Amino acid sequence: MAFVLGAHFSLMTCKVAKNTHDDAAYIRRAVDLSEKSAGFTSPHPNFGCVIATSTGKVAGEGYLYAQGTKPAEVLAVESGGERCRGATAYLNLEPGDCHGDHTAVSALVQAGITRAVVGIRHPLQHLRGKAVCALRSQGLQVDVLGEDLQSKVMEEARKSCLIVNAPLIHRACSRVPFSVLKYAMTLDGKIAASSGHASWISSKMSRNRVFELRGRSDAIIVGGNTVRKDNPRLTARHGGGHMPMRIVLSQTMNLPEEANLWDVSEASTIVVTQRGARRNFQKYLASKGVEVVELDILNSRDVMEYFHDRGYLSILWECGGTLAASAISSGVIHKVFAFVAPKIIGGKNAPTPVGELGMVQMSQALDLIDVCYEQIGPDMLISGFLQPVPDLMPVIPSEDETFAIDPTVTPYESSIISFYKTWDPYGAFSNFSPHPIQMPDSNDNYVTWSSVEHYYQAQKFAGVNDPAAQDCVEKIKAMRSPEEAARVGRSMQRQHPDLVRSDWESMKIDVMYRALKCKFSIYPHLNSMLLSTAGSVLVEASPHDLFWGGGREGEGLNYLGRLLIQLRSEFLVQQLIKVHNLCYITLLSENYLLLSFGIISGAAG
Ligand SMILES: NC(=O)C1=CN([C@@H]2O[C@H](COP(=O)(O)OP(=O)(O)OC[C@H]3O[C@@H](n4cnc5c(N)ncnc54)[C@H](OP(=O)(O)O)[C@@H]3O)[C@@H](O)[C@H]2O)C=CC1
Ligand SMILES: Nc1c(N[C@@H]2O[C@H](COP(=O)(O)O)[C@@H](O)[C@H]2O)[nH]c(=O)[nH]c1=O
Repeated sequence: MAFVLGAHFSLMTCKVAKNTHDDAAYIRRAVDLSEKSAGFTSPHPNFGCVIATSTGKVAGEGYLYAQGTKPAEVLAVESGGERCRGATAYLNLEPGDCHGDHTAVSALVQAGITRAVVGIRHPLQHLRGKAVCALRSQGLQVDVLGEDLQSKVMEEARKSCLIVNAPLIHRACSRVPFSVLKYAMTLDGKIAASSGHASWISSKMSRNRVFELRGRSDAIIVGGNTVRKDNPRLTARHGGGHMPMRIVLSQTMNLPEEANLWDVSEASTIVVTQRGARRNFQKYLASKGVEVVELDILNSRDVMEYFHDRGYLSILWECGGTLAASAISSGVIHKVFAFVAPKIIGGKNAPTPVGELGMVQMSQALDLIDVCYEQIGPDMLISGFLQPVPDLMPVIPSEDETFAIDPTVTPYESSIISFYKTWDPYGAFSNFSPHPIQMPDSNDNYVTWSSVEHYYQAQKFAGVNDPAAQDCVEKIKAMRSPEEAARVGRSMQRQHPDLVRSDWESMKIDVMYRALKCKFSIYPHLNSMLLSTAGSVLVEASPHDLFWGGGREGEGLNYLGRLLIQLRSEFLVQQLIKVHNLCYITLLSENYLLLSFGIISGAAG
């Protein structure tokens, strides 16, 4: 008997140990998958999903390609089909809910998944714990790494989940984008010769890697002096795909009249400066299509908070040592990429990667964490974190926990509801949300568009009697994500204004209205979500789109928010007709609110 028990025990131990390794391996596979769109699309939460059968075979997998495309979990169950029944789903990140109806959770449940292993809980407060809870309530066994599964190997797998979504986690915890400082230096620690000449220190192979890093970033930042000395382009020459914003920080605005960065045909540029600096030069830049932003005082933290509010997740700093020192001192740099070239340039006054930090003892030096060394051609790339990726477990309470801590907080307490990125609360109101719509074409045949954004962008060129305009429509329609549809639509409009329909300016509000009406009519849960906001003003919190968005300080026209409010009123009237006693009061208060904000009279018709 003792022998039998012993055998049973050792078998069990083996099984647990094997599963632990499998679980960790599949989570790592989900992590690798989740990164696959890096460089093609703008940074977004990285989701990967791997479905494995009980015999350890991969049944299906998927990853989120871009904001507003099919969730990783949906793609994985689609590819797995019947093999998903009784299988385990491995998710590097707890699912979000850009659809507003728990699409990812439903997909896993309907596919017959019986167990889910989750790398980390979602870092954003309004999503944290929601999907884990929903899956458990549907009877799935859900194991969260670090909570339900604890071992060294699990800890390593969990760490890879934290790292792959470091930008999102930093954004959630510190309300600044994830910032990487990158520089190329000689073996004697110089980033330029004493003359300021710096092209090139690192090899072509290293510089190609930089293009890739740029493609994974929302924006590249340099200081005014780098513009004056290098006249950089700061583009991601990686063969198409996402092009980051170029940002110049300049206190003096003492910038050249001619510079590569003022050519905005390939990529956009923002110059951030101090209030009042060289206003005439600001106007000059604006006339070239460069956006100028004035802040009260130009310090790195304020700049990062500003770009956080613009929805940025990830920023690459390619500045010189003066600005780098200021950014490190402000605590906004999270990671460093140093390309070290086997060259010596010398020069007592040649610039170095990081200027004055005020440290006097070597014991004060900042130690990098999780350092990696990689040889790239003749150069060495040394990378590491200056600040660890915050461990979410004790830091961010879930939405429910917040209410428990502070019962006065409710999601509906404010009379203004803002929305912008699809992963934020009310993200399903965004035109980038993953909701296909059906709209009639010129022959009244219904055509499916992947998102409101696809439809809106394509309508700029619809009905124009030129095959090139028709090509634009088809190209936009075929785009894989709303972001790419917007990118193509905007660049075509900029480059070929002759292909844009002549009545576009007067028709665009109507086009948007019809698209939104379709979206909020055909998805009942979106309709309910919209109606649930009755009494609140809806604002698209886009700080730079001053027509559709509300602007940073409320200076935008907020036409997207207005149209949604208008639609909400129309839906409420329809409801009123059905059950008029119930809704009469709601409608009255709604109209009172709209009137008091001047929205009824100002709304587009
Ligand atoms: N090898 C490499 O990887 C790189 C090398 N370089 C080299 O470095 C040299 C330039 O270095 P450096 O002058 O340090 O670089 P930067 O121009 O990148 O940074 C300094 C400038 O940033 C602006 N700035 C805005 N806000 C601040 C702030 N809060 N604190 C400090 N500066 C701020 C100022 O512009 P303003 O004066 O307009 O107000 C300031 O002159 C050049 O020779 C260039 O070739 C540069 C980048 C990378
Ligand atoms: N000199 C140097 C770098 N310098 C950085 O690259 C910028 C120029 O970019 P671009 O004009 O787009 O090619 C320059 O202003 C500075 O920020 N980078 C590197 O990887 N290696 C190098 O040796």
